[in-house]
Amino acid sequence: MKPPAQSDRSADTARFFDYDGSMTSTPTELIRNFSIIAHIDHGKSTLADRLIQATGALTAREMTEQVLDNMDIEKERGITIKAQTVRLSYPAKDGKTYILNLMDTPGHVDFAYEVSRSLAACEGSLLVVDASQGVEAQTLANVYQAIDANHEIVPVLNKIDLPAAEPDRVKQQIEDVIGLDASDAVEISAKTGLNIEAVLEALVTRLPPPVGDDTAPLTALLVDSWYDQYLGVIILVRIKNGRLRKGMRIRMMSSGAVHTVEQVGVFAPKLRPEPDLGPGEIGFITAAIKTVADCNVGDTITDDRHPATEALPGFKPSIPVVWCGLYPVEADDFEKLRESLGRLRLNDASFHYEAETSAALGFGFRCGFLGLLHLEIVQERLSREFDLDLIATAPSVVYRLTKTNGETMDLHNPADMPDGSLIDHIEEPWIKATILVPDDYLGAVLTLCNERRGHQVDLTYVGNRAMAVYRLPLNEVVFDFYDRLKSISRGYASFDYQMDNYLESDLAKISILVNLEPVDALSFIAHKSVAETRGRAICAKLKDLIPKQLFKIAIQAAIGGRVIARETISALSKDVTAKCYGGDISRKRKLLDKQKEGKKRMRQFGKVEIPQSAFLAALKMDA
Ligand SMILES: Nc1nc2c(ncn2[C@@H]2O[C@H](COP(=O)(O)OP(=O)(O)OP(=O)(O)O)[C@@H](O)[C@H]2O)c(=O)[nH]1
Repeated sequence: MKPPAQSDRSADTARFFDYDGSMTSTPTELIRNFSIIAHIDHGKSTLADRLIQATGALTAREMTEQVLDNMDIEKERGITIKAQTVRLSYPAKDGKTYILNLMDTPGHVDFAYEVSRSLAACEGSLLVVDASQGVEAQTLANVYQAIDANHEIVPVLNKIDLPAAEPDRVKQQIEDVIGLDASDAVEISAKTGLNIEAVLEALVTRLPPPVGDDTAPLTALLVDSWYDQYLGVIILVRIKNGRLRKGMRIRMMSSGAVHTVEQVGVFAPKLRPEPDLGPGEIGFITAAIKTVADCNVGDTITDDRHPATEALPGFKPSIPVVWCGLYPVEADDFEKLRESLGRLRLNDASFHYEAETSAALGFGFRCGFLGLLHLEIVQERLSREFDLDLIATAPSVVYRLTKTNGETMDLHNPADMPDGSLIDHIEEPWIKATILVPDDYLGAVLTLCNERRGHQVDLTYVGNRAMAVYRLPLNEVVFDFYDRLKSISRGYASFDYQMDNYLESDLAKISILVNLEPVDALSFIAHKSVAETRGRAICAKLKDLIPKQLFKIAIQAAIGGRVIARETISALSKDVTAKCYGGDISRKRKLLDKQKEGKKRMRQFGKVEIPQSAFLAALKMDA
């Protein structure tokens, strides 16, 4: 049967016929869009795998563990970074077959932004809580986001196979702390597959279907976009009203850019082409889009010929809170780095970058991140996926500076700090942190918060766990706070934060001088009360990391002209092959090759070479 021409398609036929006349779309009553939200490690990805398996979207052979965590780094670190989506088909007990669109979300505090985007594309959430752990800081943070997004929430207690599981206690906790009715929470083991069917039934019976008007002009939310090496830019969309078809001319409402849709499809979980997507559906399109600027996450896509008058609400822009410089080890790699950052940004809308130059490191980029884990992940992706050797400068939060002439500036880079005589005052960003911790470790946690200049706002109890709310300077948190918290609580403390406000503070820029030359990339800003300790710590670290040379090297930390810490690396005459007297030429060559390899990762400062590890060490300072 020939498809009806576009103009004589009534609303009803449009819904059920494709270009080749076959039935395509699902009525909205048979669609359920949901996210899985949870604290890190409570089992979201494992549950997603089970749902995929139970609905037969992948055969047992195709099923690799944690299908949705498809980046290598995600698999290795066992965490979810990018929100992923997958369409499942489920024949329910009521005899109807439902389309379930699952959006997996990351749980780490740095990736809250991805969570909010996934939530905006769905009507409901599965709230996964580990029945042996109970409610944690990100359980709360995520569930509040879901409530804000007007989601229907189905509590799921996971890991009930564990002997330590206490489903009744955790149900009570969900009711007491979150105020959510947990009486019919689904008790499951994502690991063994126990009760997965009950989760699928709960999705169908307890979540509302999407609402949308098939006859209205197209409005589709641009949820995410990324670059695929074969298909180019792929856009993830959620259709609100109207229909998105192959061959259609679409317009991005914020930029006005117009493109022709080349492919339409869904993730099942592999890419599967579809002729169109209707109201309530989640899928992807490609449209030969080359420029990153055309794909603003949160934008509304409409039909160029019959455009909608009003855009969808969109998302709050993400604000990077930590900045650092990224420089290529080989200056020739600058263009490659620029291109790679462009592609990465397309994959990760919360990542920001702009070109900058450093006296020490040459041409590079100032990059903004949502947190330190985000920074580490981006760095790792750049070196793995794009094969780039990079030097990262010490991370810095954004300070607000008021000069004596009344001008204000946002300071992203300590190297740009004006001379002290020109500064009237500096403000630093503060956060409000929520920490949940078993009583036994509370003392250590409070000490850590106090050491980091924290002010206690609240201290209450959630069952046998303390919930401490602190205001802390972000500067004290971005470096190693999370790692320290985990180690002093043996991994039991959980942590979440929101940005709070800016407050004036007694801060100083600490410059690091190697062989009397300032290395701008190592300079950092710290509160005056800790400046000396940190200066000393970094000098000591550099002493271990910078290889000895034929002359003595002084390493100094200074505030203005005043040296606050100093270390000296003694001189050494070293021929790496000296030990190999005798004729073993292959061994000598190996040593020389090894030395050459090491040199590639060094930067020359005056007469001194500083290894990349020294710059990275600045990230990990605990003082
Ligand atoms: N015993 C038991 N272990 C489980 C169960 N579900 C998940 N796990 C384990 O818990 C760990 C964390 O599971 P994930 O699915 O990666 O957790 P996640 O919430 O997706 O974590 P992120 O992706 O990092 O946010 C893994 O080691 C799983 O094997 C369960 O039902 N029982």
